[in-house]
Amino acid sequence: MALTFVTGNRNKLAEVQAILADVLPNLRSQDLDLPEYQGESEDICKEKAKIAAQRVNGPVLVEDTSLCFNALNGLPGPYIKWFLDKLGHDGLNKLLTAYEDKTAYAQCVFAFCAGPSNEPITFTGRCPGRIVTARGPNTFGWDPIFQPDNEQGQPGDKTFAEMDKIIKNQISHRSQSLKLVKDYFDKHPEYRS
Ligand SMILES: O=c1[nH]cnc2c1ncn2[C@@H]1O[C@H](COP(=O)(O)OP(=O)(O)O)[C@@H](O)[C@H]1O
Ligand SMILES: [Mg+2]
Repeated sequence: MALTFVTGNRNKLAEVQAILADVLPNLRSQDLDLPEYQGESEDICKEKAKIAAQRVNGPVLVEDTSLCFNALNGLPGPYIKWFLDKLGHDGLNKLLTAYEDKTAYAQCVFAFCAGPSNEPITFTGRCPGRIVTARGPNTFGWDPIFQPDNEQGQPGDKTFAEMDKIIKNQISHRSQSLKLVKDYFDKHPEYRS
């Protein structure tokens, strides 16, 4: 049975479709308003997947993204959506003014649930970097204030927002977790149709 990616976020959908195009060319999507539990991202995502599988009555993929500041022991983490909403890019930078350490990581968790009576499995990817004053187009979430590290683990020179989408999709938290998702569906072609 065909797999449904449940999301209401068009930017996420575009990246997921681009990255998974060769493995799941017919991935469909559905926008369901799912409750978000509190806690660790993996658990939040598993709960979302269970509920989504019940509502869709079939196999689903859901995703949850966190932005974790090391100086704040990982916060805002899964609550970044509301922090971004209320504080904006500038307010998020100000959260770190009391700390020298501006490093952060973006984390993306995908959860796959095969059906209403199955246990979800998760795939987690991370991208290390730092929080900077906003640069680049303001088209997707916190992209303008996150500057990923380069391959040598040194500060990069572009924020996600300044990067070509193709480059972002090669290194991002989402692409790291989707590599694991890809490996899984390579071995489970039954969800391809
Ligand atoms: O790759 C990204 N770059 C920048 N912002 C992102 C990225 N992925 C998710 N976000 C933002 O981070 C927050 C993550 O929250 P969540 O994963 O619950 O999103 P959703 O409910 O919009 O699907 C949202 O504000 C989302 O727009
Ligand atoms: Mg969330």
